[in-house]
Amino acid sequence: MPSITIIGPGSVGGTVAAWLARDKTNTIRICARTAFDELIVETPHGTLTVKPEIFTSPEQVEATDWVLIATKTYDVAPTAQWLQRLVAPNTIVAILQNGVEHMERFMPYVPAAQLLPVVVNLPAQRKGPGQIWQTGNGELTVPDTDNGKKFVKLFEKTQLAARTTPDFLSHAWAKLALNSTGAIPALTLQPLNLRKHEDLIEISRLLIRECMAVAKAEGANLDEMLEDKIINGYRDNPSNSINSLHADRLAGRPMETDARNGAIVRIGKKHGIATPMNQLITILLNATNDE
Ligand SMILES: NC(=O)C1=CN([C@@H]2O[C@H](COP(=O)(O)OP(=O)(O)OC[C@H]3O[C@@H](n4cnc5c(N)ncnc54)[C@H](OP(=O)(O)O)[C@@H]3O)[C@@H](O)[C@H]2O)C=CC1
Ligand SMILES: CC(C)(CO)C(=O)C(=O)O
Repeated sequence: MPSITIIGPGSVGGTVAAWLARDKTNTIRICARTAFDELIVETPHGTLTVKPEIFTSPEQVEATDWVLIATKTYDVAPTAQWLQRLVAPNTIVAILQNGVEHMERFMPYVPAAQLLPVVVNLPAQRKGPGQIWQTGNGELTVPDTDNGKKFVKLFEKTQLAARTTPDFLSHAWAKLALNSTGAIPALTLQPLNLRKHEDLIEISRLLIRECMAVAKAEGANLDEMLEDKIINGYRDNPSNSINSLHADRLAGRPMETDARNGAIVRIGKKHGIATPMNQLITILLNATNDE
């Protein structure tokens, strides 16, 4: 009967919370910035409607078995305020975020042994507080450790595919390579469909190649076909698909530029690898903050 507390009930956090709430042996609590009454998630498997306990202030919460962090990477400091109250010595803190720096982000607040990084492949968009659209099937990948295995077990009764990998590093970098191209729609404000936008293929390829070079220097072992797989995935991208960076820009929120294209540039510099296309994209994304 685990108690599971989700911080950040947005696209990913709300979807995950709604799936986990279907198992009545779970106690689901939500830490939200914006309150709502009911969580309604449209999924490829039907609509989930749940009424979890919702808290809006860290003073209201107490220690829990699991914390699932699903806030944006630029919201680490306010997220950490919840952690002070939620984390006991046995609590496992899973970080459901993009990028490759999950651990670095939260090590100042929680002992590393209690942190579990998660690669999230779960396309979802929020329509309003507590109202979410899971646009495709979801996958959550964690390191093959004791805590990773326990995390997979939490999702046994859901339609989200949770699995462990012996090579989390490579998995996280492969996801970052995909996410590196997500910057293009955030700049053009149009979903990336490479059948329609042939001229963007070369830019997408350069972003991915630079990311793969940095990944290799970090010790990741990526599929040689990854670049083509990502490009082919974008050929028939639906016109209503909005990635989370694009969604942030449309909503006038900050963007995860530093954790995504910015990380490729920063980590590339550490290895003496030039990443001019990711650097250009980072500068352009940062410049949109002046809008
Ligand atoms: N959306 C997607 O398809 C995917 C996203 N990801 C990654 O998952 C992570 C989460 O993204 P996503 O779900 O899209 O983000 P969203 O912006 O949809 O949701 C973030 C949620 O966090 C809440 N929040 C912000 N600050 C706090 C706080 N201090 N306390 C409690 N809640 C807070 C926001 O509240 P408020 O409602 O007030 O804004 C919002 O509900 C990101 O790293 C993203 O890159 C990965 C794969 C797919
Ligand atoms: C790849 C995608 C679009 C969904 O998993 C994503 O990671 C995001 O929206 O940030």
